[in-house]
Amino acid sequence: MSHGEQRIFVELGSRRYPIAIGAKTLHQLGALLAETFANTNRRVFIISNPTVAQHYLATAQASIVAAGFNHQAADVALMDDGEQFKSLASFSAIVDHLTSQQVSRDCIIVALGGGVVGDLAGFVAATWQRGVPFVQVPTTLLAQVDSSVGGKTAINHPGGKNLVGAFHQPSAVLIDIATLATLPDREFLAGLAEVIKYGIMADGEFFDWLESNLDAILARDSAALIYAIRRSCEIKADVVAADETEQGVRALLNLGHTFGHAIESYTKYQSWLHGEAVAAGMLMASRLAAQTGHLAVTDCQRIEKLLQKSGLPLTPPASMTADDWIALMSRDKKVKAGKIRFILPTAIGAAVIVDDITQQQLVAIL
Ligand SMILES: NC(=O)c1ccc[n+]([C@@H]2O[C@H](COP(=O)([O-])OP(=O)(O)OC[C@H]3O[C@@H](n4cnc5c(N)ncnc54)[C@H](O)[C@@H]3O)[C@@H](O)[C@H]2O)c1
Ligand SMILES: O=C(O)C(=O)C[C@@H](O)[C@H](O)[C@H](O)COP(=O)(O)O
Ligand SMILES: [Zn+2]
Repeated sequence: MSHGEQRIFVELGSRRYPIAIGAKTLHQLGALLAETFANTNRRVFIISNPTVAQHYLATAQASIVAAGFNHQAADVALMDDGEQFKSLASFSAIVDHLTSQQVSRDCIIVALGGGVVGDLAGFVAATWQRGVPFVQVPTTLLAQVDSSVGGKTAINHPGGKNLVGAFHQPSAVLIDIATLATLPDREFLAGLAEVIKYGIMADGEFFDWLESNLDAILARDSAALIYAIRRSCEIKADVVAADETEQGVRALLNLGHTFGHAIESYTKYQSWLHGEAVAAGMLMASRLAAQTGHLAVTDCQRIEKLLQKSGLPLTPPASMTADDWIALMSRDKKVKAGKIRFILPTAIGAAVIVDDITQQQLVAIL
């Protein structure tokens, strides 16, 4: 473990894996791989995108080579940058690359980037030769607090978000908060939305802490960031360990996503960032909860205030009609027996899955 690095674990029995969190930890990537995979005589293949690669690829590669792994310049595939490229076409292009480079089943895939790279690279790892190990090196706040942990991998389909995917856990997650130095503010705020999600759905004290420390977080103070990332990862790790494949409690991590994914699909993944759509979706879910008596109005107001102070967009596209909403939300993966299921907060720090929202109640908040 490097100086100042903190570790938590996702407890999945024999598939237990570490989340290493620190500053300048990217230099330790090779060492973490060596520790994770006993045999360094393996080929390491990196999936990233040009935006991330220009800043961090060389450091990642140098560290992997220094640790003794087999890695050449051609063992890198860069996908196009953007949510619209979390697609079958990008997946196919990367598989073509793996084929042309004759990458065998004993390879290790490294996902270096934000949630888009991580979700797609994870899906490649889940399916390449029926599954190879992979390591997540998340470089956005959103990926560090959420997408790199828990093994949900996916690509989008024009018919809906993350419609094609697999559960495939990483073998390790390496978080380097120094990579956030180059992250644009808008992307940073999108990640903050998922941090706030954990406070609302699971930990009222963490929500209090976020209210009190919002300025430090927005100033990207290292200590505040490390704490926010660590607490987010702890909450997610606990939920994933309890319900890896979302048979029950894991659905609570979807707070704000029923509405949020509808916004993303409606806008064709082009104008709203995932975290922004989740922020607007969390406010809608909170209002629905308050209106249906699940949540105190004062708690709903606190949620709205924190989201607003963070500077996240909270008003969905005005052109979305109730029919648009219902059609898009009907494709949500939480739908059961034809019923849309919503995650509603019941207090600051608790949430439930609800499947008896009436059309009238829904239309009232849409
Ligand atoms: N698997 C999961 O559990 C899970 C959880 C949450 C979100 N997601 C998915 O994650 C995706 C969103 O991820 P995201 O918010 O990280 O978006 P992203 O991956 O598109 O990254 C945002 C932007 O930041 C750039 N970038 C990344 N790291 C950078 C850095 N250090 N410096 C400068 N630029 C950098 C990227 O190139 C991109 O332009 C969505 O597809 C969402 O569905 C998945
Ligand atoms: O890990 C989970 O479980 C989540 O729901 C985390 C979400 O933040 C994430 O956006 C996830 O990809 C959504 O999954 P989906 O099953 O609704 O597509
Ligand atoms: Zn999300």
